[in-house]
Amino acid sequence: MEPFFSVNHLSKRYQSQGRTVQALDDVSFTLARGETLGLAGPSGCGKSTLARIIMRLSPADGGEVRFQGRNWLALSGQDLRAARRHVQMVFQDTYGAFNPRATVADAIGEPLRIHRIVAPRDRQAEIARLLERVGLGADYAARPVLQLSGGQRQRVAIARAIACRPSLLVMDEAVSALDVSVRAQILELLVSLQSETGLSCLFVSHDLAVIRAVCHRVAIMEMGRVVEQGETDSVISNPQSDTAKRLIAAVPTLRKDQSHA
Ligand SMILES: Nc1ncnc2c1ncn2[C@@H]1O[C@H](COP(=O)(O)OP(=O)(O)OP(=O)(O)O)[C@@H](O)[C@H]1O
Repeated sequence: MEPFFSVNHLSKRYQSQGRTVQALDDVSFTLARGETLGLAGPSGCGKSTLARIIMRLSPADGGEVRFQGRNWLALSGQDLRAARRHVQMVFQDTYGAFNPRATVADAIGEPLRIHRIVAPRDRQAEIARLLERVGLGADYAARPVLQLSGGQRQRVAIARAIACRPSLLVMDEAVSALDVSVRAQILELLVSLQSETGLSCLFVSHDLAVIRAVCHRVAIMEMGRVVEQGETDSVISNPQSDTAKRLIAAVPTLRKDQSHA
């Protein structure tokens, strides 16, 4: 059976100042329904390029992305508009992701309106339900988004993403800017949302400790290529590539775990 989501032989080059950068080079992986796949690698390995192509924010040069049996990169017009709500993204920089004047209700209400998720008369109740679900409470609805803390804003970004009832969520360094305890709460929220809704998640991070907390499998990238992929625990306890070894060495808690393995 065809996987729920697959990236097949994806490539992308950038031309900049007379130089060619191969940002993605024959990248392939699959994602099952309800699964979380981590994409880990050092800065510049192509993680954000991959996330942007999947979100249809920039085109690929070659290869294919298949989503629920369809050629995702070939969708256009009305088909793309209708399908977009099924793939949502949460970015690292949620400060820039919101309209500066938006209240929390505006931010979460917008996708509900655009994609007609609920009838207009039910919108406020749905916003309240989503705010409760991400642990903020309905009284946050009237607050300006930009007056919230980083962790609260990231919860609003998640509420806005799940408002569309997506089947795939792309998180691009979405907890990297948060301090450790807030980060742990957001990761917990993600795991519980997944067990409730069967959401699949592509979780981009340079931090293998974060990846280990939420990802069933991990693909390790270096210079535009996937150099290793497998179950997260087995990659961390028995890394094969130099890139994976370096990423583990960068996280003290993982180094400690390894010496006990
Ligand atoms: N618009 C662009 N024009 C030229 N080169 C680019 C462009 N965007 C990215 N690149 C280059 O492509 C490569 C991959 O970049 P990308 O941002 O995808 O990596 P990344 O793994 O997300 O890095 P980081 O973790 O630092 O965000 C890098 O060498 C980068 O310099």
